[in-house]
Amino acid sequence: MAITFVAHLGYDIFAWLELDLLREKPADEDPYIDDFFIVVGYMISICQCVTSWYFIKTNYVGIHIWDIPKDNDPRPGMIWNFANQLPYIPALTMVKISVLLFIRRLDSHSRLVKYLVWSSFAVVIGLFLAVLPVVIFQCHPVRYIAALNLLTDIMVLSIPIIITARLHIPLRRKIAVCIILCLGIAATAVGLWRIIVLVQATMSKSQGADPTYHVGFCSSVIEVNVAIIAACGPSMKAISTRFRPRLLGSSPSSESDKSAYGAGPSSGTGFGSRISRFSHIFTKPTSRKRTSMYSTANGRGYPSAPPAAPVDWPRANVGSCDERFDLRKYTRGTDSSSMLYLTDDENHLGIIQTTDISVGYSIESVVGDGSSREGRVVNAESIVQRAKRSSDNLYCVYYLNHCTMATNYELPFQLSDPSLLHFESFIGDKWVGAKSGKRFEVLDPGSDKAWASCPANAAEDVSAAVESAHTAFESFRKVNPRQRAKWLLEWYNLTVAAKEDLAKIVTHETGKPLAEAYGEIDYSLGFLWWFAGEAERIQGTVSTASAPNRRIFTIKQPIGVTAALVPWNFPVAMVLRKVGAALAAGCTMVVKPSPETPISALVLAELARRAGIPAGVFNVLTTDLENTPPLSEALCKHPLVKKVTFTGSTRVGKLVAAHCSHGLKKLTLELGGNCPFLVFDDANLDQAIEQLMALKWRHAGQACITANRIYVQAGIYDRFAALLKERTAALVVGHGAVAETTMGPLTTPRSLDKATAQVEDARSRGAEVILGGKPLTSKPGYFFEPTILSGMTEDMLISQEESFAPIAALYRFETEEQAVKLANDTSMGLASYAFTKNVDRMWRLLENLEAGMIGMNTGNQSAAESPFGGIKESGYGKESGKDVAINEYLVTKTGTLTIEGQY
Ligand SMILES: O=CCCC(=O)O
Repeated sequence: MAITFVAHLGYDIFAWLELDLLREKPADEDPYIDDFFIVVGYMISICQCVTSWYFIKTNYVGIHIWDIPKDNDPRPGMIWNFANQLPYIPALTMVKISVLLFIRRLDSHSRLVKYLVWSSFAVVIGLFLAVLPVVIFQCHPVRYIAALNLLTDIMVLSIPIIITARLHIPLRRKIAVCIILCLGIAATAVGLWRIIVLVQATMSKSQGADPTYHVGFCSSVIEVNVAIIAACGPSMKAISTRFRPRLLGSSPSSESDKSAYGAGPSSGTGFGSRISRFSHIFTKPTSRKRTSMYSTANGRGYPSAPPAAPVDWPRANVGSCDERFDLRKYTRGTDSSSMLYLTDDENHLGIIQTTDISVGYSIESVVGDGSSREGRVVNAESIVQRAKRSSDNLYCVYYLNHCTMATNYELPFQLSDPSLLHFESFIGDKWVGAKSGKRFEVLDPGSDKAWASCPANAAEDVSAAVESAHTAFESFRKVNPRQRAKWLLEWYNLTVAAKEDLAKIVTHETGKPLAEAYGEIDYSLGFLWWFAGEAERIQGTVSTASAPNRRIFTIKQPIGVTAALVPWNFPVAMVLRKVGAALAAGCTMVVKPSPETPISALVLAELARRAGIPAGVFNVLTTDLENTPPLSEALCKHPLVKKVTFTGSTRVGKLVAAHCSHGLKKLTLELGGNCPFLVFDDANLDQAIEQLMALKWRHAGQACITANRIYVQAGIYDRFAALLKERTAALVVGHGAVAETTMGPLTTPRSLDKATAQVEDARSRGAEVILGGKPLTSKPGYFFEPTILSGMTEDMLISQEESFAPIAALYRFETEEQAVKLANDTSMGLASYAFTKNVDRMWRLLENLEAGMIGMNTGNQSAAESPFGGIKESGYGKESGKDVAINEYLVTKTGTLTIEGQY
């Protein structure tokens, strides 16, 4: 009794808590078949309570446990016992099936969950069929049936536990939900154990059976019922929420009602509307407006677009709002993660904040009245009333603060303009998901936590993007350059205004400290500014031919649709450097951002859209790691793509070049660096150290032009190493969003392994680790200690490959010739740096170092006005700089004209 009592009491208390923790199921939804299963299960449970009552009545009802005679014969109550057992398993089956159906509708990504759902279905149904003869004929093996019942409980309840564990909700909620579910298992186990004991006692007709069996049995049955009812709570609540307004006489209508039956907003009580309201309950979950565990607002999980977009602001996802009657029930909450804008055809009527929950979403509070966007707290009810008064055409505009993540993610930052955020690919002027519906998560490298998800587009999604860019190109190529420049300048202005928000996003995608994120955005803005100027300076030539009656001229034309494969280390700069040149030239572009950093690219798309850049000119096709190779290949090989630009590793650059060779596509490759940094005895040591500090530790060493091999002349080597160590030791490694942080994490966990292997290799070959040398495991992100290796030699891994990590590798050299030879001893040739006050030597170095860019007494040579690009295996083509960059997106056409009468 005691065990039962504790288990059930605990369960019941926590079950009610669960309602608060998980909230209710999405209230915008019509009831689904599992909701009806719950109702049926609930009704059977009531029947069971009645039979329990009669069972008690025929067996010492009202008598205290200690007053029941020891020799009580339980057989007279058997009929009620039988009646009691009969509905027990069906009731549990109903409840379990409803849980499974509900989980199935959540459309979880996890294969494990899917297998568990389907196998649980099978076992639950199997149990139900197996149990009928046992119950009807009261035959053995009750014990096995009970065991099977327990197994089904464990299977069914373990699924929400797995899902909950994977959700990005506060830990305390996870723990509470898991406790509830475990208590559910425990409660059923205890109940079943007691039933087994009773059934065995009654079947053996034992006169000496413990009379408490009767009371225990009855109480356990009642308790199990209570547990069932409590477990049904969320569904019951959702159903009653759904129907209450109708019972009260309201008649919500939905867009689906309208489209299916032509009924207007006020026709919700019509026959058609009623049919449509219920006809979907057996339809496939995917066709319904359900919220996926990992999915999103647009296209899935939220209402479909209404016939006309209501307003231009915030223009994100727009859905019909037949949920307006439900708004009245929402209460205020604190942990917001999503916003919903309420609007009619003309006015913004309200901003309603929603919160993430594990299953579905709920609206928590009204944070502003929409007119101000200031977050003035007003009453939800009054907004709804105003909305209803103002227009029948009421829409909810899902404002993309987090609506993709409304159910799953908590934004780790706050934006002043949350409508910048989008979590779908941008094709034409639409935010779209992948055909497969698959998504991938975006992680914060500083915490290893996912905070968003994006479509995992595949090769099959490429055509739509390219065709959109191609359609746009047909008109964009004829737009005059001044208009293109104006758009670029407007994009520039909007990006300046969004700088603060964009910096936060960049920090949470890449891990780089906020100050560096600001630096990147300033650098990136230079490209929009620069290429706005370049647009109007595209010029051809006219020349006089050797034949006296001829004139030769060249004209420049945009090459066509272009594709950009963009890295994660400078997600804003690399996009704008490429797209700035492309748009200035009159080309359209499909950008494939890196899987680590899609959100900033999508913010740029939003800003481009706001700047008035025509639909299809700038498209962003997001994808995950797995789909990156096939999607990139499809982009490179698509016949409508005329030029590809890629920034990344030399290994992948070669693959891209191979793909492009099929169509002889024009190609710009910005590849690996392995850049040497030379410091001569006569250098200004402070200047060299200062520049190296900025260059080497910038984004934790994750820049293609970072100093990979640092050659220091023997005369100053030790002093240089000591100074570098002193300055580096003062770096504060931490999350990029923390104000004190001067060095953030690596962007991907893969980089940690590579860095560790390189340090180990150098150490084993005789290098000395004078600082750092290992991953920083005390923090949850992908941190690596700022590391200095001294005594490096040519046979070590770092000499041959880029680290892309915070590792400063110091080499000692004696003469200029030796330094140049060592510096050039690599297949790559992106950038080189030299520090000397000897002008002759500097000039010699400029000529002799094999690299596309030479930093002379500087470690910072990247700028919009400066041609960027490497030689050797660091790639070809230039980005930024006068003429050269825009030329990458132009074709030159030669015209030859014969004239008469002029020779
Ligand atoms: O990592 C590559 C780009 C770095 C830069 O543009 O300065």
